[in-house]
Parts: sequence; structure tokens; C-alpha cells
Amino acid sequence: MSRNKLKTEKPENKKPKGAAPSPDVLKKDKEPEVKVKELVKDERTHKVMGVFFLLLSVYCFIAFTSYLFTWEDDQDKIFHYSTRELFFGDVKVDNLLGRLGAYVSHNFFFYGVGIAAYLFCYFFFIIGINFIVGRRVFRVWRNVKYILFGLLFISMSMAFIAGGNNFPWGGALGDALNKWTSGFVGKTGTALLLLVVGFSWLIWKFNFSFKWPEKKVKPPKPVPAATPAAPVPQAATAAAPVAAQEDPRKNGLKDNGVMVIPPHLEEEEDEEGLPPMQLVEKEDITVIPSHAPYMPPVAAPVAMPEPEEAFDDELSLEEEEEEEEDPGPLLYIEEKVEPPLPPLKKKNEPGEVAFEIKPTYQDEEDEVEEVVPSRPLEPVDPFDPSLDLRDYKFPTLDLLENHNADKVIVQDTTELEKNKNQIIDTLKNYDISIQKISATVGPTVTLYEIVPAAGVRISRIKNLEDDIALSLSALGIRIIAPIPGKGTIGIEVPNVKKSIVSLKNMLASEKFQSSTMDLPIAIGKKIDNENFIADLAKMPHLLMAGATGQGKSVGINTLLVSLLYKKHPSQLKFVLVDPKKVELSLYKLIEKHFLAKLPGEDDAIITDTKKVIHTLNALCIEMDLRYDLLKEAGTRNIREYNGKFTQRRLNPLKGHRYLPFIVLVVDEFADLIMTAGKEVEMPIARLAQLARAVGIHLIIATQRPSVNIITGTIKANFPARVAFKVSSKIDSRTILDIGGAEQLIGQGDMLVSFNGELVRLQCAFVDTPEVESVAEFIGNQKGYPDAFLLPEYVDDKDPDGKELSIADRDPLFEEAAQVIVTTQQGSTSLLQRRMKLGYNRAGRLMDQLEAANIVGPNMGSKAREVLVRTESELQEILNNLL
Ligand SMILES: Nc1ncnc2c1ncn2[C@@H]1O[C@H](COP(=O)(O)OP(=O)(O)OP(=O)(O)O)[C@@H](O)[C@H]1O
Repeated sequence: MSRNKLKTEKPENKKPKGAAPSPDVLKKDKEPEVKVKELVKDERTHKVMGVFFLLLSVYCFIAFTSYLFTWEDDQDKIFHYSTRELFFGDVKVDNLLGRLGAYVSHNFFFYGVGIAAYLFCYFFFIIGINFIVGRRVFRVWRNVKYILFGLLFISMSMAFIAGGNNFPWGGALGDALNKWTSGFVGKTGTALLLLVVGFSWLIWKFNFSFKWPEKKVKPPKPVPAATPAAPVPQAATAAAPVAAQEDPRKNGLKDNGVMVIPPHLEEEEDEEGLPPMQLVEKEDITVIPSHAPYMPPVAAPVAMPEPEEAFDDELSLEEEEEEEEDPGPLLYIEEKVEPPLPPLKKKNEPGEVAFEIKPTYQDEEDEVEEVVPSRPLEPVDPFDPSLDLRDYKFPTLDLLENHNADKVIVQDTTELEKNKNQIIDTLKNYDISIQKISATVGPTVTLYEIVPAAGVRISRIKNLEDDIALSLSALGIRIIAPIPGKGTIGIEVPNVKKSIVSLKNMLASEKFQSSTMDLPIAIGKKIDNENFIADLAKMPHLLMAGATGQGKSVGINTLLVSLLYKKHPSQLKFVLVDPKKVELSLYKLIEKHFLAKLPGEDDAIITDTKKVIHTLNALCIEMDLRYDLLKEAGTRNIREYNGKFTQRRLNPLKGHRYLPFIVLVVDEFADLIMTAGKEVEMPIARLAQLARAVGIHLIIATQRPSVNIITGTIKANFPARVAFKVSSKIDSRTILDIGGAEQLIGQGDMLVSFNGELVRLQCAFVDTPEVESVAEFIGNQKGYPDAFLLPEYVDDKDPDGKELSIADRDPLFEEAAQVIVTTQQGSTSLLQRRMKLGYNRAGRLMDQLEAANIVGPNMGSKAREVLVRTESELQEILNNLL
């Protein structure tokens, strides 16, 4: 203290009178308070407290137990002597813990609660343990409740049973309670009351089952597949309705076979979230049928633990116990649980390490670790999104071609020798001697690695790049001086005989098959023939450039097909933008499985610039909606969110749904920027900046990598870039920030820049007929009724928007208006349900109602505001519209 004082006084002495005290001085004055806080928080203080309470517990226990045997003698003395004499005199007592023990026990037993005093030992014990262990091993508040109940109940019961006994079994409290209750309801009444309370507590605690033999309840019949099904937005499918599950305890069927359905299940409140439901009464079982056979077997049939509780790292024994005791209300039930479809065959080969470019994202893996709770929360089956298309078969590898890629690349040794000698000679001409040279034969180029003689400056070799290339008279020479991390110089020389890298081989590789990446993409082979497989989710977006005919379209197909081989339709959706109209048209076949589109659109592949703008904005809305969901779920990224959802810890009735990854592919970006400029650039930049955490990833390709197309904003948000051969060094610099792509040799020869590394790859090749057969294979299988629907985007500036739609109103316009006004709910799904409409038509009706000022604007996941209150008001509006 004195030191602090001295310190604080010093500056005050120096400063002129009347000047404001310096903040330093104020800060120092506060120091002692901080120390007290620290002391209270100190782990050691807690331990000391813990030991104190444990000893107190033991002390009381010994004193109380001793009192059971010595109470008669000790009681006399305590009554006889004053407290002062007892404490300071020389009175002899029999209690093992002396006068204090006798005094304390007497007060607890005689003046207190009788034998129930042992509960205090328990209380001190749990406090002590909590302090010592440093976390909530026992929940204090819950125990306090039990203890209070126990004190009242035990003391009263003991006083009732052993009231005539000299020993204070119920203590003063028990006697008083007993006396009052006996006077009020009589002896028998008191006995009954105690029995009722006692049994109630036992039943509450142990929930005994009192089974009466009864008639067997018929299991609910499955609803026929032909149930009239309104097409349902897949965005909502995860929150889909419910049918009965096998285990009645799990699925919420009570013993009498009646399923508990929360009332709000019947009336759906949100526009986005839930598909319509119909309740079908089947004898005494209420079943919520699935609308269509492909519907997912519903989410979350479990008690929903609060997120904080679920993540409570202070794992408490009591909590576990509580979970066992009380399974909580069951909200949803599953139709049928079938084992999920096996993904592509996976084998684990020790020693094989999956490739990932991710040093900067390492922490994300750690985050994911946290998602998985350290203990099983509930014995429930996790939600499996793939069950909505349970029969879906992943495409098989025989749909793809080998392209003679099986052949081992055997480079002509004479060619290798010739090149080696030429390199040595050329370097000699420039007075560069070398120590060692080695060659690695890749699919398209051979890498000659040179160890220069001591004293040779690497920059000299780099400067002679063009001369060496000329001397070797080969195209596509790239000099890497030095090869990062190796200290050698690399000279890449194109092979005379090139070999194709077939996508089939890459997909069949162990690395791909066993990859657990979110979005694995097989891009190509490195110069040493190692497969380059990366996770698009970690990239997290990809910018591709290359002059025409150099392999861009093949590259996009490679990426898309890789994803199709690894992902189930419920896990991934593509938004395809194809201004050239022909490049991505093959994927039309998988519209109902893997494509996303705007509501009301016929074609899922977007070719029109205006629609591109709408789609990009709709994606931004989807991103914002997803962020809202993530926030509400207390999660930081899509993996955590989906993890929580599949563990049935998020309530679909609150709008939660399984979020598939969305990959936006723009095939000719330059075209879009030319025609729409900022209108396209802005949403793309926004998505690129923010969308990765919510599982939206972008692949943008362009033929013209000029600075006005790939602007600074775009570039800054695409750390992963791919360049096929470009026409100039400037183009190479625009895309990769470095030259080199102009020296590539085309036909899928590519440079990938990511994380500051530049890798030369031969892109995996997949031909159009192969893509077609994969798309056909998927397209021929049962899909969703429609493509995945993106949120509606209404362009305020759109001239042919609302006014026009009033003119050609839907024939059901009036009926829809009446439904909305009578229910006073501006919900699209309500219209779907009541009027048996598809989502698109209901959505259009809602737009028309908005245009007629009957409902307010779209409010995302909430229902729209109903602007008309009464039917007469509505009639007036309708008459005016005629
Ligand atoms: N990875 C590859 N391996 C082998 N050959 C390839 C590869 N990629 C492309 N090619 C060859 O190059 C040709 C042109 O490729 P692609 O159609 O992908 O070019 P592009 O850059 O998309 O052209 P454009 O911009 O005009 O559409 C293909 O038909 C194929 O013969």
C-alpha cells in the first residue's frame, strides 16, 4: 500500500496546482481493488474454501453422529450452562467433538430440523467438492432445492412418526409443522399429506411406469406416395413433416399411442422455413404425413437442449443424471430410419496423406473439434439429410473414360539425355557451371532440377531465362529459380509425347476416395505425378483465367464432376451462370438434384445477364439468411451449424434447416462485367468476402483476364487462382500477380496460385460425352420435385415488375387475398397449404397481393405484414381492381 501511495503522490507533487489528475494516477489508485478481485478469483483461494467446506462437512457429520449417542447427557449440560460457561468454562461433555460439537449438534437437532440436519453435511460436502475441483460437479441451486424440500419433509415426517420420543427426531421445525398441520387437517390428514408428498416426489424423481395391460395400438400406416403433393421448396425440406418412428419413447408417441404435436406445428408461421403439412387422423394416432416420397424424414425428434447447456464444458455429473431422468418434450418424429447410403468406396491406406492447401485455415479444423460435444447428448439417431433421396446412387467410375492414361509415362531417354546436355551446354555458354542435374518426368513437362556450382548467383540464371529457352528451342520453358524450399533451380521443358491425365484415374485414387474434405476437387497432376486434390471450401473461391481453347471449360467440368462424385444432392447445390449458353447446358439434366434457381424460373442454368444479377442478389439474401441462422444457433460456420442440426439440436420450427453447400459457377465473367459492370461486381465481391463461412463458394472463369474485368476488389477476395495459357505476360500478371502463364503449352497445362505458392499442374481431362453420361446417370434417378429454390429477389428498379403482374392476375388472386385477410397471416406457405398450390405459384400470388397493397413486402424468413384488416376493406380493394 505504502509503495502505491508513494507512486501516486510523486506525479501529483510535480504537476502544477489545479491541473487535472493524470490518468496514470487514477489507474494506480485502483490497483488494490483489482488485487482483491484477483484474490477472490484465484484458484488457490477456491481450493482453500473447498478444503474448509469439506472439513466442515466431516466435522458436522462426526458431531451429529456422536450426538445420536450422547445427546441425553450433553443436552442436560447445554440446558444447564449458559453459552458463556460452555465456551469459556470447564464443562465436560461426551460428544466426540467436545463442547462445540455438542452445542452445534444440539442447535441443529433440537432447535433446528432434527435428523434432517445431516442434509447440511451433504450441502457443505457438495460446496467443498465444487470448490476443490474447480467446476460445477454438483449443481448448487438444484441441490439447494432438494435440501430445502428434504429439510421440511423429513423434519415433519420424523416429528409425525416419532413425535412422542424424547430424541428430537424432527427438531423444532418438524414439531411446529406437524403441530400446525395436525391441527388443521387432523392426524390422518397429516399422514395422507405426507404420503402424497412423499410419493409425488418419488414418482417425479424415478418416474415409475404403472402399466396396465392394454389393447395394442396399430402402427400408423405409411401415407401413400400419391398423396397430392404441392411442390415444396427444398430450402425447406430439412424442416419437413413427420411420420411415426419405430421407438415410441423416441418419437413422442405416448403410451396411449397419441403423438404429442405442439399446437404451433399445425399452423405454420414462417414463409421460408417449413413445407406445408396436413394432419391425418388415424384411429388414436395423429400422424403428420410426408407430402411426397422424397421428403426427408424430418428433423429433430428429440428434446432440444439449450445451446448453452449443450456446449457447457462444465460437464456436471448432475446434468447427465438429469438428462437420463427427464427426456423432455419430444417435438418431432421420424418417418423411418434407414442406414444412410454409403458414399464412394473408402479404403484407408496408411501412409497416404491427403493434399490440402490450408496452412492459414488450420484453426478451422480446431473449431470443428469443438462442435462435436465431448459426451453423447442424447441417444438419438442423427438427422441424415441424404434420406430425402434415400435411393440416390452416386455415379460410378465406369461412366468415365481412361483416355489411355493408364500407360506409364516413359520418356524417351534419348530426349532426356539430349535436353540435359543442351541445358548444361547452354548454361556453360553463359559461364554457369552446375554440380548436379536431375529430371522428373511429368505428364506434360519434364522438370530438370539443377544444383548450380558454388558461387553461382541464382539471379543470373533467372535473367538468362529467355536465352536458355531460345537455346533449348522449345516452347513452354519455365524457369523456377530457385524452387521454393529446395534451393535448386528448375527448368520445365515440355515433353514431346504428352500424356493425358484422366479424371477417372484421379477420382479412383485413394487420395480422392478417402478424402474427408467438404468440397473435394480433383484438379490435376503435379509435375511429379502427385494428384492435386484440394478442398474448394478452404480455397474458398476460385478465379480461373485462360485464353480461348486452352482448357478452361474442361477445367470447370473437372471441378463439377469431382464434386458430383463425392456429394449427395442434399449436400450440394450449384448455381450455374453460362452466358455462352452452351458450356454448362449439359448440367440441365441434374436440375432436380444439384441445381439451384430463382423461384418462378423455368431454366436453372442462367444465361441472361439480368437474371444473373437477380440470382447473385438472391444468393446474397441466402447468405444473409444463413448468417441469421448461424447466429441464432450460436455457431460460427456451416460445419458447426450442420453438425448441430444433424445432432437434432436445432429446431426446424424456428426456421432451422440443413444447409447444403452452394457453389456458384460463372463461366464467362468478362461477358457479364462488360454488360452489367458494377451490378455484377458488387454482389460477387460481397459473396466472395463473406459467403465462405455459410458454405457459399464461387468459381469464376474468364477468357479475358484484363484489369477492368478482374478488378482489385474481385482479386483481393479470390486468393486461389488458376491460369491456363494466356496470351501475354500482362494477362499472367493480372491473374497470378506473376508471369509464367503465357509460357504454358495449352491443353490443360495450368498454374495454380494459392497461399503464395505457384504449382504447375496438368489439368485432369474429362470429355463432354463423359460429363453427359454422368449427368444422365444422376438425372435418371429420382430427384426433388424442383431445383433448390433461392430466396426471391425483387428488383425495385425493374420496370416490368409489379404493375404488370396486376394486369394479368392469377385466377386464384381473389381467393388468395381472402385467405390472407381472414387469417391475417401473410405467409406463402399458408397459401400453399390452404389452396394446395406449388411454391412458385403461391410466391407469384404473394407478389401480386403485394402489388395490390394487400400484403407488405417480403421480410425474409418472416411472414409478410397483412395491410388489409377486414373483409369489407378487401372487397373494396377488389372492386377497384376490376
Ligand atoms: N486437361 C486437358 N487434357 C488434355 N486436353 C485438354 C485438356 N483440357 C483441354 N484440352 C483440349 O483442349 C481443347 C479445348 O479445351 P476447352 O474447351 O476446355 O477450352 P476453353 O478454354 O474452354 O475454350 P473456350 O474458352 O473457347 O471455350 C479440348 O477440346 C481438349 O482437346
